Amino acid sequence: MPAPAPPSPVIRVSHLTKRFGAQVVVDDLSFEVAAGETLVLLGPSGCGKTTLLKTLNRLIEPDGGTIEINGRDVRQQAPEALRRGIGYVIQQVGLLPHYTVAQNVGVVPGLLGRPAAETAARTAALLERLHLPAARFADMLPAQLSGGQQQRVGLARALAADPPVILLDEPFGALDPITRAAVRRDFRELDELRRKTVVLVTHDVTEAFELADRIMLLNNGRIQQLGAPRELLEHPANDFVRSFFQAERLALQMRVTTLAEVLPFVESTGPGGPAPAPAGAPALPATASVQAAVALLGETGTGHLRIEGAPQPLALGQLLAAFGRALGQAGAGGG
Ligand SMILES: Nc1ncnc2c1ncn2[C@@H]1O[C@H](COP(=O)(O)OP(=O)(O)OP(=O)(O)O)[C@@H](O)[C@H]1O
Repeated sequence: MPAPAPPSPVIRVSHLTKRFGAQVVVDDLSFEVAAGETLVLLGPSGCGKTTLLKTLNRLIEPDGGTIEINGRDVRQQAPEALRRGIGYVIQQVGLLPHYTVAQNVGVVPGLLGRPAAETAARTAALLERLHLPAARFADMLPAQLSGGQQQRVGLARALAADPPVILLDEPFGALDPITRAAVRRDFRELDELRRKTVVLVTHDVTEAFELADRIMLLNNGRIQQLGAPRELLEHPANDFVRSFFQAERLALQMRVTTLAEVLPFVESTGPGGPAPAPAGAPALPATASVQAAVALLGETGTGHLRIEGAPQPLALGQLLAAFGRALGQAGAGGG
């Protein structure tokens, strides 16, 4: 769901520069993040993603440039006070080992002086939403949890004080692929996050396409392109952008292409017409992606899919052939 034209930005970065010794790690970056937007910082290892993220909450002080959050220069605020107002999630989770799950989640609201009963209720609600029922998990210690459970507690902790801005540094990076997909789905479905301004670091292209309103692709501390995932894929600004997505181009194209776009390219199957679809074929709206349709067909194993508003059900082969024709028509975009 790409963000509409932004109102006033929540984060405004101007000519930001950071050096480590002679190495310019963040090189004169300027950009804005709108309220409610999810910006994903993407790029190869060492390109400066984490350094850039950490300048936003002053875990790293830049050498030049300015950062404003909600119109205020971050340097005008004490780092500790600033950080209490910004949720932060890291790959290593960093839960306090001797605190229970509930105590970990309640740390920032406690520091902010929120009433204990309010914090307890919010903690329980957040844990519930992240599939960690408080009755079972609230009193456990981090060491008693799996990696995926710890990562969910990390998310709950970052959200506990309801900060308007959340920074996430490879939040799913340490998880195995199945847990990673599950935590990412919970993350995506968390209503709370939809209202928040999120900056997320990843080097996983699929993750970026799944979560981003806009992607900032970095290399050597410089912005290579900043835009909606589809823009980067179909209208790459330079060779670096083009080659960065090359290996996964087809899978990414399936993610950004809707069923509505491929429907005009569907051909009926031969003289007998389409094979009858089995009763109970799953349905998707035409706004769903080709990727979602293929995944649903894989999950349900029915072989056919109903697209809401379309005259007839579609078999997987028909869908893929139509997708191929749609791509061909579009000139395979930037390819
Ligand atoms: N404290 C530091 N002192 C010196 N150099 C550093 C420091 N922190 C980071 N760097 C260097 O800055 C560059 C960018 O690092 P950064 O962690 O921002 O990259 P990244 O894009 O997040 O990488 P990754 O995806 O591997 O985490 C790297 O070359 C790194 O070695």
